[in-house]
Amino acid sequence: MLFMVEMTVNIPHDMPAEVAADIKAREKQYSQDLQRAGKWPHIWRVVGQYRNVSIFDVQDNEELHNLLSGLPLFPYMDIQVTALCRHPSAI
Ligand SMILES: O=C(O)CC1=CCC(=O)O1
Repeated sequence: MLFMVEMTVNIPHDMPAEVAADIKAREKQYSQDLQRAGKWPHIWRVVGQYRNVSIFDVQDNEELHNLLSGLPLFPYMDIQVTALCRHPSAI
């Protein structure tokens, strides 16, 4: 199942820089592991915002929920999920 996931990151301004850097490094590793596994085939930065648009390819809603809730930045994100299916005009 394909999902479009929009993640907006809101790191608290009073978070120490080294704590934020550690979370971001773990987020990058987590994301790249899922990209290599084919679960997260697209991640795009939304220009001018601390926000991404991603495509996830997972078995079901539960797998997506588990992957998203495991993101190191999850406590600092607003996440919107949109289920996708193939467009009839797609070639
Ligand atoms: O920077 C972001 O958009 C948040 C994020 C998700 C995966 C990653 O590496 O960073």
